[in-house]
Amino acid sequence: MSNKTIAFIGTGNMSYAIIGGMIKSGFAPQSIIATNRNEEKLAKVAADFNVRTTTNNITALKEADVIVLSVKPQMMAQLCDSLQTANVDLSNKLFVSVAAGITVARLQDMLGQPVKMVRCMPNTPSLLGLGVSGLFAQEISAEERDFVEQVFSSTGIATWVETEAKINDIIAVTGSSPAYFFLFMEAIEEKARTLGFDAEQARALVQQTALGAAEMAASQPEISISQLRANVTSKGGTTHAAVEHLKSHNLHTTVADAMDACISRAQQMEQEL
Ligand SMILES: NC(=O)C1=CN([C@@H]2O[C@H](COP(=O)(O)OP(=O)(O)OC[C@H]3O[C@@H](n4cnc5c(N)ncnc54)[C@H](OP(=O)(O)O)[C@@H]3O)[C@@H](O)[C@H]2O)C=CC1
Ligand SMILES: O=C(O)[C@@H]1CCC=N1
Repeated sequence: MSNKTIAFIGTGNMSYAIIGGMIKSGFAPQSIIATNRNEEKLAKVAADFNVRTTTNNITALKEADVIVLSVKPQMMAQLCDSLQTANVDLSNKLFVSVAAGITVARLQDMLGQPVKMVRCMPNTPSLLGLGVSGLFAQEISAEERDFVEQVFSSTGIATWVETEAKINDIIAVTGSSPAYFFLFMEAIEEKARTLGFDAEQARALVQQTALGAAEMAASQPEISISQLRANVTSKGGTTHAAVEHLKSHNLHTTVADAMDACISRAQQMEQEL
């Protein structure tokens, strides 16, 4: 494991998940600094993962070799401004931004100098070591690339993309998509409730089925996902009735359109922020 120190500036949902995945896979807690403006959020991160915490972003900035910018996109300019005015030499630091919709050029503009920058698009299952992270960088050393890859592959799968524009595609495919699956689970859970299952039963039934379906796919990569679906679908049977209903309501097109909406929003944010 590298002896670099990594700081997460703005440790909310996403950075909490990344730190959790890192700790689970064996990163030393003392090599990780988490910041937040909210003491209570930091107390939870410290209690859960035993990492170092501070409400002072500049202390973390000074100490860390790698700085993960993890505030909401709309708060990034204000954060970068405060880092820039701290008068710390940023030239030897490696920055990683997990924010959607802010380009490397814009981040450098916000920081007021051409720092070394990696764009990363992770997702929240990183907490369990089941995350996916898309990575993009230019002009960083092989050692820096290796370190970033080590961090994000410790939380699941990490994959480099060739162009920065591909990060927006990664948002649609993996960054935002846990929410699509949760939405589908919510819909099944809600219907189970209307069928008379109590809240606990409805939750248990839907989550076990989702877990089982994902595990079926993961444990049998030689079987296509559509074949796994076909294996549940008896000709003229119950599943067929349900699946045909979903297809006749354009499920595939709806999902594809939703993913396009996700990409368009990222592109729009690049113009706005
Ligand atoms: N959530 C997700 O699934 C994913 C998120 N991302 C990206 O990750 C980033 C963070 O998202 P998420 O974790 O969901 O957001 P959160 O709001 O949960 O986390 C950001 C945290 O940073 C705190 N904060 C804001 N400004 C500062 C500051 N100047 N100094 C210290 N702390 C600060 C916020 O405080 P407060 O609570 O007071 O606002 C908040 O607790 C976003 O840019 C998003 O695009 C990327 C992939 C997936
Ligand atoms: O919704 C968002 O904008 C962030 C980026 C990907 C997941 N959450």
